[in-house]
Amino acid sequence: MMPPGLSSRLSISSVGAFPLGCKRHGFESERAARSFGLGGRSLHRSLLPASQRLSEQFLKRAMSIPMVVHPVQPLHLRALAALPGPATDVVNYIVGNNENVVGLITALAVAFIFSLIMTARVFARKKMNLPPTVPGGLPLLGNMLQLTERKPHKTFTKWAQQLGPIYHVKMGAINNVVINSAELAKEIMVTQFDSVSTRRMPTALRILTGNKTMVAMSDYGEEHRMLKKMVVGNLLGVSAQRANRVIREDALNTMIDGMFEDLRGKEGVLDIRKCIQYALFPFSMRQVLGYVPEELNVEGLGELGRWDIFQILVLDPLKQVTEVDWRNFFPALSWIPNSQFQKRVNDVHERKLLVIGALIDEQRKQLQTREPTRCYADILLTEYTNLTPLQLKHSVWEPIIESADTTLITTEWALYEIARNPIIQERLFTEISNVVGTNRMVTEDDYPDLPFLEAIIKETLRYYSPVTILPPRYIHEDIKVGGFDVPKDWDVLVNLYGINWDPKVWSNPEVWNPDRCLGDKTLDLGVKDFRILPFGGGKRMCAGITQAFSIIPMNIAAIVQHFELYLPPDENVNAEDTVYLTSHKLHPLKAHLKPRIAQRLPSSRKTISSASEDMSPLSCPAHTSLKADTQPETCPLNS
Ligand code: HEM
Repeated sequence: MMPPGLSSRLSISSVGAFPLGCKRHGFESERAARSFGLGGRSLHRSLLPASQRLSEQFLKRAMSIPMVVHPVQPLHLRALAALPGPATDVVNYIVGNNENVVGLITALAVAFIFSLIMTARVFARKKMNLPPTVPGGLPLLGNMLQLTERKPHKTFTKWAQQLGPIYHVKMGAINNVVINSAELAKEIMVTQFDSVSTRRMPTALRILTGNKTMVAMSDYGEEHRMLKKMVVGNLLGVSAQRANRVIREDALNTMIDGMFEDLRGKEGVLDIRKCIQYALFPFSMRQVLGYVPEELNVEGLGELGRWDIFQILVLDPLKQVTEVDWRNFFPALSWIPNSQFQKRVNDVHERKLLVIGALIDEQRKQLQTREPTRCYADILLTEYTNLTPLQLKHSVWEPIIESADTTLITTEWALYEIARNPIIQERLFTEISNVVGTNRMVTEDDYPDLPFLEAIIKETLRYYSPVTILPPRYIHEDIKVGGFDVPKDWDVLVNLYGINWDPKVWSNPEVWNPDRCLGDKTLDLGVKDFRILPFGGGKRMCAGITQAFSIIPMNIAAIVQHFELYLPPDENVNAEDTVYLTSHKLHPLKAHLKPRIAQRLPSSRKTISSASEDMSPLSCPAHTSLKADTQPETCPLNS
């Protein structure tokens, strides 16, 4: 929390608008101020003791700082105040906030007591059997400078090879225990869940999630259970997803038609990411709103088109969420403002709320003239009238952003591998042709009979896990993991990438090879078996698996059924990834497509009304290898 009044003082000082000799600081004029030896020019270098002599440049800055500095302030503090950014803020606060030294003494006393407590803790911890610490850390910064690669999941995996599957990493003042094995991940996410069920949230994520008002980022508790039950029961669970099957098929048809249109009957190179995105975003809008808004008038933002809405609801928040606030590594300094950073994140959050607010207003207007449908927004507005305005807005927004990202990433990487592995592509095409024939398009009903397709998706989720490290969980009581003591107040980072690439579990983990998953009946992606863990596990396991496993396989199968894919020469080496909140392919996939047939095959399902009649038995599509009645009870999709 920022101390009251601090922000205004800092904002004035930061624009340099506070003239020397201001009444606010007890001086009638600049001259009066100078007579106290505080005027910039009266501060002579020789006045400084030798130990405090500063460089010319530094001194110049010290003397030119605006008058937020108190008259009794010692010279070294004035000089310190010339430091950039946060250091200036700290000094200004301590000194500018107190008309005498009481504040300073209090601050020192607090610091002293704090250091006593820390020393006592260090002694107490010496008796604990703590996990090994990553060597090479620096005072204050800890291991932060060793993570400059900006792909912490990869660095963590390298460290696991030297230190074992569990170790301690310090980032600033934050202690983290990093988990890199399936066995230990299960201990954390299942056995010890009650002790690690909350999150310490970085500033950007806290603002953008409306202070954790969404299922994926909330702390485990009543609100989480209520929101999760609501979204699983009405949108993401197996039954709700059945009802939306026709929307998914429409999206698939649109995508394939669009590809034929772009190619105009010939072979050519297409931006596959765009092809998927153009179908996926409208799909996510339809399952939430029942329609795709082509234009929307938003007060303060004007007239927006479909792709402006996509930018504001999906792309901007995903990008903004990764911006780092240095204060997150030093919680004791969290009261110091970081106004520009906060403004940037707030702007993105506010714009998003404005757009969602306008969409909800539009939905309310429509409901005055028609009966409610089974789309999610109608259900929320008519059956969940107790939601707070923020809960309502974020309940509408959450499935939109979640549908548009991870599913796209997985489909894109799978198609990249298929395009660069012609033998695998041919095997997949043969499997699809044998099951589906040549007269109709593949459907979700075919999926249980396409084991090689399933193996390709599981291997892609292992190799290119869209979420590389689970959002941190906070340890609120001392726990034991893997035989080590892990103290409370640490964060736990479950490195999904490290688990999926564990060389003790997978031979040659750095090779993408779907055959390793083929026929392995126990691989259930985190329900009981944690060897491949793209969706997390335990009570916080992903709620969108059914949807992901309805969309990803069909996108891949339909594309391979209609087109032969191969990579243009420069694309072959383009496997670089990048980490935002999720890990994307850095360059959108551009693939050369050769149509196998002249136009899209007809879908086998004829009418919308028959949609629910020819459904496959209630089952979790992620677990087709297990029959519906033998699926584990813990499968979140059956609960
Ligand atoms: C390949 C696709 C996907 C992957 C790899 C994935 C991965 C994940 C992961 C790793 C978590 C965090 C689990 C934790 O914190 O322990 C998660 C949570 C969640 N995901 Fe997904 N996800 C995918 C698709 C989706 C889709 C399509 C939706 C919805 C439209 C969705 C909705 C959610 C929700 C609501 C949660 C929060 C669950 C909770 O906290 O209880 N996900 N997902």
